Amino acid sequence: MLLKITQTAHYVPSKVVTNDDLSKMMDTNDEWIRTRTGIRQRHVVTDEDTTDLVVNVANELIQKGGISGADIDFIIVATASASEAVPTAAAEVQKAIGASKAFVFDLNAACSGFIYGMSVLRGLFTNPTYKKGILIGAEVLSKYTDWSDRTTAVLFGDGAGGVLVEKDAAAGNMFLGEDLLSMGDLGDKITMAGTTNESPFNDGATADNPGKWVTMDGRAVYAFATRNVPKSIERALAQADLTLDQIDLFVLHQANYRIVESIAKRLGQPIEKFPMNIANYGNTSAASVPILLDELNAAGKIKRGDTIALSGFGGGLTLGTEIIKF
Ligand SMILES: O=C(O)C1CCN(c2ccc(-c3cc(CO)ccc3Cl)cn2)CC1
Repeated sequence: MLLKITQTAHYVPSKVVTNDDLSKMMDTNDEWIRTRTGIRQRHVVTDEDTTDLVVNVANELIQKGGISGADIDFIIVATASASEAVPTAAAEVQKAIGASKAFVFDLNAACSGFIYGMSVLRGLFTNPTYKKGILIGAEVLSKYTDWSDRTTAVLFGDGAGGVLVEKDAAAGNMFLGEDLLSMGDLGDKITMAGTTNESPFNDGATADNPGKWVTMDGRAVYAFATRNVPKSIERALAQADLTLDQIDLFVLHQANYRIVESIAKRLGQPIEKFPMNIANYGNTSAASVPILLDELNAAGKIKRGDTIALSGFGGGLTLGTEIIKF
């Protein structure tokens, strides 16, 4: 379909928390965090929440695009940490940017949310009515982090990134191949934001939902990612009838630098094709791919016509790859 990512943008809260800052809060240190994860610092909200991050990205996208909110046909926000369930983050953005004709919704596929959102966006554009859509990945994981648990508190960060996608008769096919996969039987390997079922009718029984704080079986998630991400990329390439060498850049979820190195090795591709920014942001879940995409775009490291593989993987457990023509 004749679509184009016409703008990219990202926003992170101003407060930076370094590994040394964390070493004063819990039994950890910079050397351990850096060597095991690649993370040096992360951005954490102070007086902002998810809606604020998303609105900043949306405003930048329409400003860069030279359009107004009233021009937008739909807004999708991929997040597992919205400010509230209702109204959705997407509805809050619609209000903030005056997207009066848009339909809007949030989508939760955890760390794969932006990738799943790209697939949904492509489907929406089959309707000839829709010409301009916004997709934003955003997380405030700091509010679901147990800041006394050194096994998880050092891993995550807050942030948002997004794209403005528009129909363009002069563009070529943007979506070349896709592979989406979920393994719900492994869902308990990453949990977050559990709720209780308190009501006058539950005779005190409480649902056995997970707790509020992020939990992760790192070994299991690590194994899931190393085993399945390369295969997902290869399935998406087969659908696109492309080879690995025809991919200019692999823009992968920034969960752990060793994971990205392992995926590059399994694919037999040079690490130079796997840009990473986890050092600066930590793992921002659904925001990590669009933040990296915007940084690469802003730095001129992605050119019009480049073939890019986007992959997200994590909570659910979920996994997804989109092969796009930028
Ligand atoms: O080396 C160590 O001891 C630890 C071992 C455990 N680690 C992990 C494990 C898993 C993840 C991870 C998380 C998500 C969720 O976005 C998705 C994908 C992955 Cl691979 C990140 N770090 C950190 C260093």
